[in-house]
Amino acid sequence: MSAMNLVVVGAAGRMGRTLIRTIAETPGAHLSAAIERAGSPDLGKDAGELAGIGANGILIGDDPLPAFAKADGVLDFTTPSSSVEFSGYAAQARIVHVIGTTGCSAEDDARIAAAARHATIVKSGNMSLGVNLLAALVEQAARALPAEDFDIEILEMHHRHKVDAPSGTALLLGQAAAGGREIDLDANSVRVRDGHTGARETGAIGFATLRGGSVVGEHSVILAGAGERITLAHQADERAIFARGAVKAALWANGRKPGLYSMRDVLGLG
Ligand SMILES: NC(=O)C1=CN([C@@H]2O[C@H](COP(=O)(O)OP(=O)(O)OC[C@H]3O[C@@H](n4cnc5c(N)ncnc54)[C@H](OP(=O)(O)O)[C@@H]3O)[C@@H](O)[C@H]2O)C=CC1
Ligand SMILES: O=C(O)C1=N[C@H](C(=O)O)C[C@H](O)C1
Repeated sequence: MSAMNLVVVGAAGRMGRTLIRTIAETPGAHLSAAIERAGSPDLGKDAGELAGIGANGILIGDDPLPAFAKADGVLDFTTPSSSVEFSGYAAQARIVHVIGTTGCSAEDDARIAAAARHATIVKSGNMSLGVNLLAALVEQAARALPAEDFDIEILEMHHRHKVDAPSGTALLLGQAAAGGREIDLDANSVRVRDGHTGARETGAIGFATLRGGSVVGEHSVILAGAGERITLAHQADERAIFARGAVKAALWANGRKPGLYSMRDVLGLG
């Protein structure tokens, strides 16, 4: 069987470069194009050189449509508005679209879901095996521990360049906790605390965000009871864990029927 032809959009970004390295070391995956924004200073550069693996002959371009038309799938860690646009192109081309982009609004997600009528989309706030296993454990713990006795707080820290908060992973873990408790996350989450907040509401799921330095990604879910506390945590040491998950998702989705899938589907975690 021939290798899956993959386009990396946002190819010069932190994740884009990591994806180019990961594709090069994954059997069955082939980089067919690398795309950046019009006007990017990286246009025309060799994608392999940019990613630090030596020239591969794929030059960074700015026209996604012809690249998508010749590809089997797209790996996309860019921005919410760009991912919405790319999902429309992936639908036109009837190909796989793996979306790692975080910070999407409900409207963005609705447009991506509409594109999934014709594209095979895998979208997740975190593509790593470890975080998706953690989410399954959080769901189990939240189901087992009564909301009256155990308060759930989610703490995350990322590098100084991150633009969205709470992180996609924190929200994914919040969804897992809310799922375990059979409650709606939006109606029960506390995203910010400042000033005289009053006492904590029973059943709320709290979020706290730290930003600084080069931290790749750290998440803790704390279940705090009277006299005891459980902490379920994940630490990302390198971006390759996300890139490996994204390439795995693309290979899994190749040949599957159009629809919107999650990393828990890809990893068989239910
Ligand atoms: N789900 C997961 O496992 C993970 C998700 N992420 C998420 O991925 C996203 C990207 O993160 P990161 O790589 O650190 O960010 P970067 O800013 O380093 O990279 C994003 C790249 O995408 C480019 N880009 C944006 N829009 C377009 C477009 N329309 N066409 C082509 N290129 C475009 C940007 O160009 P320019 O700078 O010119 O705008 C930039 O080079 C974030 O939302 C982050 O939260 C990150 C890691 C893991
Ligand atoms: O922006 C990042 O870097 C990351 N973003 C994702 C998120 O928002 O959770 C995943 C990972 O933690 C790194």
